[in-house]
Amino acid sequence: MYVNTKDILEKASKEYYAVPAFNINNMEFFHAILEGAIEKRAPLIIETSEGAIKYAGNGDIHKGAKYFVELVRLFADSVDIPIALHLDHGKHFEYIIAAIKAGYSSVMIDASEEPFEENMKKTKEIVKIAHAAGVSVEAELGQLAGIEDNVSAAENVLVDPEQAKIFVEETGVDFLAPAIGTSHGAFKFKGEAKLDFERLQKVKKLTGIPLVLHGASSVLPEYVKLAEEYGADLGGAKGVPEEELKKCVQFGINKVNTDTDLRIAFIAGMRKFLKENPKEFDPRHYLGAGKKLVKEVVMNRLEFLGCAGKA
Ligand SMILES: O=C(COP(=O)(O)O)N(O)CCCCO
Ligand code: NA
Ligand SMILES: [Zn+2]
Repeated sequence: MYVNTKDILEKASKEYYAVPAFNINNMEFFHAILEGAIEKRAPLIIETSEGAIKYAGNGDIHKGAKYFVELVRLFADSVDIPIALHLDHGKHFEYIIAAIKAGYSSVMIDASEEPFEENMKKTKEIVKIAHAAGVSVEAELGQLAGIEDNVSAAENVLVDPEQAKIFVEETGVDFLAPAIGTSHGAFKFKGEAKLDFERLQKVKKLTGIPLVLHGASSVLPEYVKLAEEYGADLGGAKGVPEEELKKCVQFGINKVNTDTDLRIAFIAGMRKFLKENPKEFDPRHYLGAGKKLVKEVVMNRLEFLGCAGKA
C-alpha cells in the first residue's frame, strides 16, 4: 500500500533499523527494486531527484512528477508492503510544489548550502505547505562533498548537533539528513571511510527524529569488477563499507539513500549481456540483464540494514 514516508521511518526509528531509499530515473529500476522488496517483505522508499523528474517528463516537470506517482501507485495499491515516493534533493520551489501536487509521499527541501538561518527559513516554509497537504518533509544540515546530478558541494561541512536541535524544533521537519562525512557518487573519501559517529549519536539524542544518510552507496567491488571486465572505467571507485553503514543504523540512521550502487549494478549487467549476446536487440532483454543485478543489490541491502521482514 502507498504510505507516507514518515510512517515507515518512525517505525524504523523506534525499532532501530534502517530502510534504504532507492533512486530511480525509469520504469526498469522501479520494477527491479519492487521485486526485491516484495521478496524480502520489506518497507520500500522510492526516491527521484529533480533531474529524474525532468527526464521522465521529457522536460515537463509536472508530467514527470505525475509519471512517477502513477507508476509507483499503480503497483503500491496492489501489494501488501508499505511503499512511499520521495522527492530527493528538492532545491527548487517549482519541483517541490510539482511533487506535492502530483501526490508524492514526502519531499526533501535541500537548502543545506545556504547559511543556517536561510536553510531554517526555507525549510519552515516548505514544512508549512507540505504538512497542509499531508506530505512529510526531509531537510539537510551540513554539506556533503562529491558530485552527482546537480547535487554538488565543494567539501564536507559536518553537522553541528546543537544547531540540529534548534533546526528541528523551529521547523517541524519530519526527518533530517545530518552530514557526517559521506559524499555522493562513486568516488567517496580521499583515504579510508571516515564517518563521525560521535556527532551522529549527539544529533539523534538532541533531535529524537528519524535520520537520513546521504551518499550511502557501498560501491560494491564485485559489481565494479564485473562492469570493468566488460569495458567500464570506474577506476578508484570507493563507497561506504556495509559494516560502517550498520554502525550508522546502530546510532540512529533510519533512511539510507542509495543510487550509485544500483547504477553500477545495472551497467555491469547490461555490459555483460551486450558483449555476450551480439545478436540481441530486444530492450526487454538487455535492460532485463541490468534489472537482474539491481534486484540482487536491493535484496542484499534490505537484509543488512535490518528492514527485511518488517513490511
Ligand atoms: O544520497 C544519495 C545517494 O548517494 P550515492 O548512491 O551516490 O552514495 N542521493 O541523494 C541520491 C543521489 C542524488 C543525485 O543523483
Ligand atoms: Na532525500
Ligand atoms: Zn543525497
